Amino acid sequence: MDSPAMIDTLDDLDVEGTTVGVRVDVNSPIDDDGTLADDARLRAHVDTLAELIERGGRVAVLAHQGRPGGDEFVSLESHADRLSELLGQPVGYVDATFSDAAREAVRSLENGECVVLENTRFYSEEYMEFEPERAAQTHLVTGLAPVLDAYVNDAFAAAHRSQPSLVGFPTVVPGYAGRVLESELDVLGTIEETPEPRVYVLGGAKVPDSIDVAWSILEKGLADHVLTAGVVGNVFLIADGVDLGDASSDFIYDQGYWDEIDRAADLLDAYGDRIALPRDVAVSRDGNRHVLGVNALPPRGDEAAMDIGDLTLEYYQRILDDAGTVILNGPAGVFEQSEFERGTRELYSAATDAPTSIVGGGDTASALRRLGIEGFSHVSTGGGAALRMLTAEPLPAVTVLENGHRN
Ligand SMILES: Nc1ncnc2c1ncn2[C@@H]1O[C@H](COP(=O)(O)OP(=O)(O)OP(=O)(O)O)[C@@H](O)[C@H]1O
Ligand SMILES: O=C(O)[C@H](O)COP(=O)(O)O
Repeated sequence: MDSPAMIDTLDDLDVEGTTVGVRVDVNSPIDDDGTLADDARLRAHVDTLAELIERGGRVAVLAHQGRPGGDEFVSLESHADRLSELLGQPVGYVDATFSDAAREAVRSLENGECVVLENTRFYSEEYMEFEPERAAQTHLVTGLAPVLDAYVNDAFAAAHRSQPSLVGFPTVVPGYAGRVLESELDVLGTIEETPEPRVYVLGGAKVPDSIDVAWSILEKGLADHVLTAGVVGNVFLIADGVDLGDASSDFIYDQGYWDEIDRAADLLDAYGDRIALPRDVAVSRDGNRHVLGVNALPPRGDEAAMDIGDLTLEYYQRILDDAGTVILNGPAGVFEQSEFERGTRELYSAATDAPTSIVGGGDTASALRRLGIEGFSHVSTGGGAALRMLTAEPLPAVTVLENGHRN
């Protein structure tokens, strides 16, 4: 990957009086009432936003929240309220992203003022991936770019997505890295120098991303072991011929991940000796955690595999004990429910003993806080983005900043 030194940063931007579109990643867990459940990702961007405000910028914040159709696909109004508290000054909010109302809200900013625009993914083009030139022609970019003098990307956690708000704006407006992006690139750009053996722990629910990453790190010889957990582990178990029962299978099908089972099977064929699968799983039985070895599966009809069990933890712990570097993304189970937090708690705690331990992800960070786990060498704001970077592959939103805008 090219050196991050090739990217302009806030040090290169003359901020006073400049209208700056700042892309942040505040994609966060959401409560049942549709408001923010955790503000860690907002806190991460406070330095960048405060610096731009203090230096007299006129700041328009761009961000996505959730995925279309998902429970966490909500407005950014409560994010704006929380940002206002974190920044210690009023932060505006407008329920538009590139319309007249949005342009007007941005044009009326005074030096040192900040407004949050609406969830970029409320517009279908933003949930598609494009080449930068094509992304620059989307309604979002052509609508908003005329009122921006500069674009700052601080959204490291979304930098693996080639979506309009990430690659379109810096194609037509001078682009700069914010402080979060800058420091993540500094820390994560050196994966090939970290101590071996390297163990990757792939948990959580974003199965296609995890399988992409697994292919890449196994093919390139970056990973000595890949430990699977969470929904990712469940998909690998099914790919290995284990009958996880209807509830887990239906969940995977409903998420649109059924085809991933074949991809996981191909990976097992090619690199099975380096991929570790759960040896037992926890289900909910009579309201309690109940652990079943894979030989005792399938569970009863409505029981889904919600966590890894003790045999798996012992097995994974042995591998982690010898690791030089551990890289983790995605909880090992549904840690939001107390009976299923154990896998995440124990696996992640064990990883902190490695000489180098790197962890990332939105829900992962919230799990670490909830479970009180500390001691990692680096906690990244990015999950999928950190993993992609740790495959030593370019991130589209970074490449476009390196290439510079069209004159
Ligand atoms: N066995 C399981 N069944 C269902 N959901 C699970 C299971 N294990 C973990 N999860 C869920 O996975 C979700 C988090 O996965 P996700 O891949 O989004 O992690 P993340 O840390 O947010 O990464 P990223 O930042 O890349 O999104 C949690 O909400 C958790 O409940
Ligand atoms: O949480 C993340 O990993 C980023 O915000 C990207 O979200 P996405 O996986 O929905 O694109």
